[in-house]
Amino acid sequence: MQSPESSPLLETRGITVRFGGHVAVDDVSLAVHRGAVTGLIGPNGAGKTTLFNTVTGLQKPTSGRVLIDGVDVTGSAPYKRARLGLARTFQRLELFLSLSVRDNLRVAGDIHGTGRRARRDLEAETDRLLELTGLTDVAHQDVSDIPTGRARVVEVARALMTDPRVLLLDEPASGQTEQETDDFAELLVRLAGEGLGICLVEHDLPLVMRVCSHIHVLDYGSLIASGTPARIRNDPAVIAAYIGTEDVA
Ligand SMILES: Nc1ncnc2c1ncn2[C@@H]1O[C@H](COP(=O)(O)OP(=O)(O)OP(=O)(O)O)[C@@H](O)[C@H]1O
Repeated sequence: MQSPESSPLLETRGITVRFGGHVAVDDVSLAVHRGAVTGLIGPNGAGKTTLFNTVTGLQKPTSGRVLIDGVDVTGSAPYKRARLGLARTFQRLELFLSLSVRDNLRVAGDIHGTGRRARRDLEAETDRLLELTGLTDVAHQDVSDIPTGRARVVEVARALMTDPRVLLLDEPASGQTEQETDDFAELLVRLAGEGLGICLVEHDLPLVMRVCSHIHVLDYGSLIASGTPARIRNDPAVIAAYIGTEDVA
């Protein structure tokens, strides 16, 4: 039996999602543990975003269960899952473009912390997260005026304002420069080091291989492999379905 320390922060058990006759996610069971970055990769249309939507409550599964820290949330509204410590970012940025970077974070803190967190704590937490995520220099710029790569980090920082235990990231490195991705990799490792459980959907395979301790691979809705980066990199089924001859070392 697993000790409580090793029980997953997030688990899907046999999740299937059908759209009409199309099976977008097919009997997928996976786990995200605290203090680690878990990768979820696969070709376009493999079902990654649909699975994220199911975990956050935006998409009802046809069958299967979602558990957050052992609590079955399959029928729960998204806000209840957020209260249990679940946060996410979106593939298409969902930021307030005409607000400053700082205000984007504060809005999230306001919504999440209503009645529970004193205003000065909110200000201090905003400053702490701006610093942690390397956004202090653009804190007062409107999001529409900063590069896409850094706006992706704003989404992560904003998600962190809700004080999550599990963070789902949907293609967070898309649009980032090489330097921004390097910085981002360090940030992810640091956040995991602080105890957060992170699930990373990302097409930048070198980034995934660098930061993830465990990777799940989806293809046509089904999990075709799960394991360490070394195992995934050399898995014939994964190479055939996704990696191909690409150098992902
Ligand atoms: N609302 C929907 N109605 C019908 N089909 C859908 C719907 N959402 C997704 N699909 C289909 O489900 C499959 C999985 O899509 P999904 O967006 O989850 O894949 P993905 O792995 O996130 O792809 P990408 O890497 O391109 O973001 C695709 O075939 C897609 O066309």
